[in-house]
Amino acid sequence: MSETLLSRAAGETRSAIIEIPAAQGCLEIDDLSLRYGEQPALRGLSLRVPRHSVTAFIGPSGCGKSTLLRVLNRLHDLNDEVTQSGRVLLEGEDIHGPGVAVAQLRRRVGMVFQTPNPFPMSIYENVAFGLRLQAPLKKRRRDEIIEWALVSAALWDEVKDRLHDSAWTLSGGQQQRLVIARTLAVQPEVLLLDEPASALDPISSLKIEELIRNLKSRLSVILVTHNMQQAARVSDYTAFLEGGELVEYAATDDLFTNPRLTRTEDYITGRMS
Ligand SMILES: Nc1ncnc2c1ncn2[C@@H]1O[C@H](COP(=O)(O)OP(=O)(O)OP(=O)(O)O)[C@@H](O)[C@H]1O
Repeated sequence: MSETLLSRAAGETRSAIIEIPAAQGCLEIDDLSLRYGEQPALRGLSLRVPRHSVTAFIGPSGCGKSTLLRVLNRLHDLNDEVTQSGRVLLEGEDIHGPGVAVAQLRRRVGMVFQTPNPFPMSIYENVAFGLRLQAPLKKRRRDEIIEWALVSAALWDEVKDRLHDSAWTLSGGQQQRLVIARTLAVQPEVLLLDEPASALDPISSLKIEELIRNLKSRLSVILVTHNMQQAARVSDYTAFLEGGELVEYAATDDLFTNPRLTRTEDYITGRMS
């Protein structure tokens, strides 16, 4: 690091975090810390995620982005190595509260991973999967929801004539949109996307980005990405994490054009990877 950068870094505060008004927040993360065994992965994170927006989590490899997403979906519940403190509120309710069933939480907070993971069944049955776990629906109503989910995931036109083909006959990009349709079918309030386009070709990746932008009228999206251009193109707010801490959280335009902290600037300009 140059001397100029060092002196700027020494004089600046440790974090710069935008305050989202409580009424606009769907998720509130309050002083969240997490360790894997003795190894800290998240350190006292607090932020509010606004409703009907796309919020990107960015930061260097190992900074805790996926760990944070997994907390929001309670995917650490069965890992005995994990110790966690702090709170996460979904629409004001503690997601770890005694009255919250994990299955119900995962219906409200859906998650899509980096590698598409369609189930070994037809396209139709993949999207119907979550619906079949809920109260029984008349076939006509189920068909309507499946069409709606596939339209919302920008896949309907490509699959409407082959709904009963195996999901594995789809391309990687189509499979990822199918997984998004499967998640949308149960009408979540929040969609967590962990590098959803990183395994895809550029055209499929742009389709996913367009679909993310279109989804926010219906739900809140949190996107983990290593791709700065992608974060800048699709997100409304960006949170920059480093070493398990939230360093800077701002409207995306502000963070990318005028980062408040040197640590953020170094990361987004590629001086730190
Ligand atoms: N299941 C686990 N057991 C032990 N340590 C873990 C586990 N998962 C992640 N870690 C560690 O926790 C830290 C944060 O990892 P995490 O995967 O959340 O980072 P990330 O920012 O998502 O990284 P990447 O961008 O490379 O996916 C890392 O040091 C990682 O090695």
